[in-house]
Amino acid sequence: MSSSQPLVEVVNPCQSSLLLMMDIPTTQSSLLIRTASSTIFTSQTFGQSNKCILVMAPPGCGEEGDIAGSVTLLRANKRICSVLNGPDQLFSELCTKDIGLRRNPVTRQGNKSEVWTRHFAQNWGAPYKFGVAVQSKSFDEAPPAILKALHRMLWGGNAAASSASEWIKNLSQVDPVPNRDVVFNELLSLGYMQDDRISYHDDGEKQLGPTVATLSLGSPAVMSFRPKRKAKIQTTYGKKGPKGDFVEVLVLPLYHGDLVVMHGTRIHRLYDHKVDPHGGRRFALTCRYIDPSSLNSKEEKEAATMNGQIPAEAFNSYRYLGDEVEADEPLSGKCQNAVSNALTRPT
Ligand SMILES: O=C(O)CCC(=O)C(=O)O
Ligand SMILES: [Fe+2]
Repeated sequence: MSSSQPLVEVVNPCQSSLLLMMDIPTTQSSLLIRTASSTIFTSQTFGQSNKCILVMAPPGCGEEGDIAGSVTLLRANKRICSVLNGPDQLFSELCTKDIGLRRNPVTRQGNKSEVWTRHFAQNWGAPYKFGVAVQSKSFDEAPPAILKALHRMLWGGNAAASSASEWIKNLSQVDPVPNRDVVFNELLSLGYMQDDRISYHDDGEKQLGPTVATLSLGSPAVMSFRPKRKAKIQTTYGKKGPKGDFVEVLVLPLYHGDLVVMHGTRIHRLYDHKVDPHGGRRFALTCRYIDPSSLNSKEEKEAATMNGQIPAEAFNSYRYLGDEVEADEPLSGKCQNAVSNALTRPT
């Protein structure tokens, strides 16, 4: 494991009211991340992936070092994408298999004309019934692509949570999310067609664990975070947009194979996020932990426990040890071509 010097160690949260443009070089291409001056970050290289840890520290929410949580971007490169069971293969599998993705009625309307979700969904593992009700199947019934992605996110969730905790220790006396093993029992698969998106929302239901990991597959996208109105964040940058909402404080480009890990429930109490894909097809696979004991009925508790169990054979076949490990056999030419045709990725 190697790590480079952080490009920026700490940016004083109250220093400036402007959004800063930070250019973080990666192995693949330059990654432009826009952050408010209240977001502090470090960038490291771990094995084959470039890891960038962004820590949300809302100014005015307490003492210096008052930290909402972290957002870690594990940036993939072509080598990571092309290995056996890697993002190229997962994308190809999801494009060619019917995994039951469909649009669902919107229950919490951000926009009155939005009656059906602007993305297709299918849930796996513990049923996910928050925000939009999504049809769900157990992990036992999940196709290999879903189980492979789940194992990739188990690795990513643990790698991100432990390195974020390590880094936060240097910044603050109080770690908002003490480090412990990250486990997931739910995976939401979303499919986006051209012009689809997911509007501002949080993943902060009280039944959820503190770590949420998303694997991006396919077209590039932009993920944005903005403070919630009700969070009453005293911001020096707290400009309101035309509709009276706060403007974004963190804007991340996401590419095929990237993993984003949000760590800390306070992130969701203080900020909303949205994702706007750019281009053709995209899948986002998001893992969470739903605490069965926090659910209301006996049936719900049982369903979460039973359906959320990861099949033992999947551990043997698909366990992912991370990008530190030398890349496995690359994909066959045919599979590789199908993926390249569908993707727009930086060179
Ligand atoms: O599309 C994405 O990358 C994120 C999806 C998301 O925010 C969610 O499923 O809650
Ligand atoms: Fe989300």
